[in-house]
Amino acid sequence: MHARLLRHFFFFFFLRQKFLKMSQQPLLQLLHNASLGSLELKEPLNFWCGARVQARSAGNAEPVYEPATGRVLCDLPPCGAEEVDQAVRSAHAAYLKWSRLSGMERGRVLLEAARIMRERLVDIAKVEVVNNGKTLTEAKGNIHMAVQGIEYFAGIAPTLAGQHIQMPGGCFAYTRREPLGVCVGIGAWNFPLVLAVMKSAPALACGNAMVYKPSPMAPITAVILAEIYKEAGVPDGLFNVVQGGAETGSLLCHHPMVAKVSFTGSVPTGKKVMEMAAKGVKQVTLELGGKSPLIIFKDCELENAVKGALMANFLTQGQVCCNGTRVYVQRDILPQFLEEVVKRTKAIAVGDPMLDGTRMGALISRPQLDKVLGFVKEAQKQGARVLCGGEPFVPSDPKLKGGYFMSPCVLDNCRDDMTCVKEEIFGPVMSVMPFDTEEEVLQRANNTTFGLASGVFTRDVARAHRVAENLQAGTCFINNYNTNSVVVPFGGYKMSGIGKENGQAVIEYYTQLKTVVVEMGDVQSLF
Ligand SMILES: NC(=O)c1ccc[n+]([C@@H]2O[C@H](COP(=O)([O-])OP(=O)(O)OC[C@H]3O[C@@H](n4cnc5c(N)ncnc54)[C@H](O)[C@@H]3O)[C@@H](O)[C@H]2O)c1
Repeated sequence: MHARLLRHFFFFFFLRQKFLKMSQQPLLQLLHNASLGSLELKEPLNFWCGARVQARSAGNAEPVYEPATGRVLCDLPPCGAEEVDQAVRSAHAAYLKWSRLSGMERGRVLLEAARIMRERLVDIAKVEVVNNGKTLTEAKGNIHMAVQGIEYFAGIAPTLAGQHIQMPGGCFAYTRREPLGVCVGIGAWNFPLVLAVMKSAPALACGNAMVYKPSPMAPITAVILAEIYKEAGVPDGLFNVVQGGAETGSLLCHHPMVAKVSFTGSVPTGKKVMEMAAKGVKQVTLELGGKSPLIIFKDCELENAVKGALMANFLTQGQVCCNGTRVYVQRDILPQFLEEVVKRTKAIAVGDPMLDGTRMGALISRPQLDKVLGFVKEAQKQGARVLCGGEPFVPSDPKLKGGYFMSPCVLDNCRDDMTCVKEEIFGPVMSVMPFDTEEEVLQRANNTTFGLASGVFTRDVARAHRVAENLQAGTCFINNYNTNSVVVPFGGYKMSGIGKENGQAVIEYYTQLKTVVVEMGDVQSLF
């Protein structure tokens, strides 16, 4: 009897251990070799206190789609007040430990996270393709950028320092660059992992903790990032992921233990986030939408300008915030420009995003596809001419028949007052307009409430810098477009946002300066 009980005990002990191992297995291993049409997501996508956590209520779960097939990947229940509170408290507890480490120690852990991510780059990229619909070629580039981002901020961490300031009478002051505490990151769906990294890596490097809410449309890779940070050695709770939409986001913005909100998304949501943060006098960074101008002068190197216009419009199916979607071409070269741009746009291989040769995958969702096609129809009604594309696209592979594909579109005959020129389309639609003079085009380019990015193609060096100076936008690309990098600051002017991400500038947005004033003599009191 005794021996049998013992055998049972060992059997159940063995099963339990096996189960524990399975549930601690990184999500990425379960997703290994993710491919279209087969990925099943059973693991919870929330992460706090150093572990994945199932949301309490599955009642109001929303489906998450695979854009290239239209298949449901999983149903995602949103986190409620109690769960948000747990995640924020877990972040706060970790912050108390992490903020005491030196920059060198924090940097070492982040470097390890970058190493792990680099090792799994292709697997993570495949998951991004499944969840976002962008091509594997682009996704690999995105994950590479994320790795670089972590490495860059790992390097910045040990350099954080205050200042020594001499004062009269031998007195002096010094400043300490201190973390803010628990920061919230809220992201959009177009660059799911990159956005999570561009918020969390500088936040963590500066000694903060973060609770991150990805877009409910692309929720998977943020939790992979959480597991990588944990594996690299960050304290449990330092980086947390809560899933959900507007309601979960608003709970985060209102939480009294949150010191800062860094938001990436549309202008209307950004305004709401700013309002909510204002109630708690919390700092905000807002990375919002755009309708950026790309100005092509007749003295440009035309082939580069054409390539630049394509890069400015068609990456990630045109769903890029800083895209140069208002393309102003000097009248003399308009015919040649259009001929070349249309030829190359027609040659873009649309279809299976996992294939090496594909250059355009699927849009994020059915409503987004319908919205973009609607913009093309509206443009035609208002007098624009479709030179190519702008139609739904059905790939020949039966697996992809339910995917959200469209052919990339070039619109001619556009005017500044058309909807397609004024509003952010967020799809593969380029609007082309002629101009005559530098003065005129600058006035037209700046006549918008957005101010995220801009671009200019010219061989005239003085003109290039003059135009860059006069464009009201946070970034100006000269003789190229969308050449963003983790080492240069990025952020919008006007309604495109507040604050900067990337580059050294971001340190200002994840730290606060404390001044310490030191008396070396006696107190001279007036009383
Ligand atoms: N400037 C940048 O760096 C940048 C980068 C990527 C995308 N974008 C912009 O993002 C937009 C597309 O993304 P989207 O459709 O996900 O934007 P969105 O504004 O609809 O949503 C962004 C995020 O905010 C959350 N959210 C929605 N309502 C909220 C609320 N009331 N309170 C708190 N959070 C809330 C969403 O769940 C999502 O996580 C475009 O306008 C694009 O230009 C900007």
